[in-house]
Amino acid sequence: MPIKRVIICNFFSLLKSFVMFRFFENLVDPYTPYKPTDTPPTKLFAFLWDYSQPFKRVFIYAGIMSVIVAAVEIGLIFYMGRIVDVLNAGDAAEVWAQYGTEIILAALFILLVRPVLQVVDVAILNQSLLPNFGTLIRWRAHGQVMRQSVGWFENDFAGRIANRVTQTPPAAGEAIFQVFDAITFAIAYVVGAAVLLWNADVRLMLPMLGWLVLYGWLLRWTIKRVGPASQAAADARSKVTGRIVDSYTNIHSVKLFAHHDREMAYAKEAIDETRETFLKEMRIYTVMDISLVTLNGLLIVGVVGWAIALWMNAGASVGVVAAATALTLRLNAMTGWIMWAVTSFFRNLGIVQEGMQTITRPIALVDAPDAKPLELSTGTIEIDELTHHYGRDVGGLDSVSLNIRPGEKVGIVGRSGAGKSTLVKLLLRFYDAESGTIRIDGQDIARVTQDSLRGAIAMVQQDSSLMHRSVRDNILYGRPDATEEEMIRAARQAEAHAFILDLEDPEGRKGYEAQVGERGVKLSGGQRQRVALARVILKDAPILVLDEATSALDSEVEAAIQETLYGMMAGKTVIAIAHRLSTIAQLDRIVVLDAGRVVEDGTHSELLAQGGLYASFWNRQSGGFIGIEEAAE
Ligand SMILES: Nc1ncnc2c1ncn2[C@@H]1O[C@H](COP(=O)(O)OP(=O)(O)OP(=O)(O)O)[C@@H](O)[C@H]1O
Repeated sequence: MPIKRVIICNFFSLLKSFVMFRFFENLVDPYTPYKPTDTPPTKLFAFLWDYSQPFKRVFIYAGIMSVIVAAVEIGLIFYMGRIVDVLNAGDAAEVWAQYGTEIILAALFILLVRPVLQVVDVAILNQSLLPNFGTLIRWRAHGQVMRQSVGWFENDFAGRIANRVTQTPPAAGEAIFQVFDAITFAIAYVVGAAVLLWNADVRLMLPMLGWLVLYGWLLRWTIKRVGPASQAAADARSKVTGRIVDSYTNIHSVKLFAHHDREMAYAKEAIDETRETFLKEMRIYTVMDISLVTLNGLLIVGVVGWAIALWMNAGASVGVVAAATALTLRLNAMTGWIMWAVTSFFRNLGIVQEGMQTITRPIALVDAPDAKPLELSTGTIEIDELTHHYGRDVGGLDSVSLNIRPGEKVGIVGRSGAGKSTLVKLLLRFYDAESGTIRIDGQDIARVTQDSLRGAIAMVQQDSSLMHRSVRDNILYGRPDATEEEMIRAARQAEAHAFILDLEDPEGRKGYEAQVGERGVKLSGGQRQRVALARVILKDAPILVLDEATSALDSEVEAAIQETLYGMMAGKTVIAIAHRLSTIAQLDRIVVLDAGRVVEDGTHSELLAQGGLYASFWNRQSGGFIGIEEAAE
């Protein structure tokens, strides 16, 4: 095979195997291990610098390549001027004899070296920097947000949080890209052009300097406005996503109350705010464009006119005029691009700043610095003077003290809003209590690691929401390393196995592979509850919390599940919240909460004998529920 064909074949096989791409793409690992911080930098450049650490080496390569490519471009223009002068100097044969080799070398440089330099420059920017920088920020920002507490999420729209986490990374990537692609190049280009003009004829510098001052002024005017305008537009976009996602996730309520128009109006308000902020932003670009065209007109007429005037007075060669003309025309074309690059840099920084409002929030609920894993022995729970009002004066819990012995099964009863769920959420440390302590086996839960605490507690909630994944994934969420048999046994115990086998989703996945829809909406309330129960059975944690666990079940299934639940309770410390008193009457002890305080504490028969709140609940029950009028009192 001729050598040329071998080279071509090799080149294509190289491309085919993407070796070159892989080389540049792997220059940085966006998933480089790092130590998450509880207090991320809140200043823009400190934030970017923090996230840029793995990229320092690539930044240096990108900076160097950018300068080299700019220098080559300027050199080319300069060389075109020189060629005009050389061609003017004598007849063709003479010129070729004297400059032939130089011209061939220049041609080879343009054909071979320049493309290689460009490829390296572009590959660093396109393959190493842009995708990896965005990925690193997306990965770390999501990790940071996921560390926030339940309470933090409750205070914002999920859509807005998600929008900020997804909108910030590409903006940060674009901003860094602009620094190297355009801004470094532009600075090198303008400086190089000035030096060239200086060398050609120092007087040519004058119009260019005048133009530079005006251009700098226009740039400053634009930059000052673009950042805040873009931040406001990004904020408005996040608001739109927040509102729209809120409507979508609550689509049942929207339809039920026939509030289509109201929801549309709610969204329109935010959408229109986006339009207004966008319009303001675009006005800046329009003014900038008009000013730039005017300025560039001045530049062309100034430099070329000046060069012609010098040539007329024999102060400059034709080559100088040609080089000056080429340079200004190129500058004319480039300035729009530079202006666009610089403004898009600041525009992207505005978006990053908006996203930082979410990404850089300090993590309020953290493991104590010396936190150790919870060591469970017996499962004793001691609650001491626990007070939590969610930062208000009322609601939540007020000085609750409660001791739960190892293996004791305690029912918690109370009117709606009495503080039952708050007690459980504090036990799980979803919030830090405003005052008071909870100890498990003598260890303050605020001083053990959160993962070990939550690993020791299994909870079935009133309305368990599932992940939009397969039934299998949902059950295994309780214990990902469980075997197939263990998973099926748990599903059987939760009376779920039979209906799971009948499931099929629209994509044709059946049984345990069927997807359950967002939050599990494709299952009935009772089915969802049984899958959630299977998940908890699999988790098999030493402390069991049941928050209205069987309220979504029909009485037949409930009776069957109740057996399972009693079986699960064996050897565990149990806290069971229930409005349906029949489900907890047989527990060891019943605690009655009222307006955030413990008002009664004893066995079912003791409390009935006391004739207090519990007795009145029990007496008013029809079918085992606390009377509605009682709850409303
Ligand atoms: N995230 C929250 N932020 C602010 N206040 C809250 C929050 N969660 C609950 N509350 C308030 O704390 C009080 C107790 O609520 P909690 O959910 O503990 O009651 P509950 O006894 O579980 O009620 P239910 O039986 O209706 O579930 C209520 O007044 C409620 O408004």
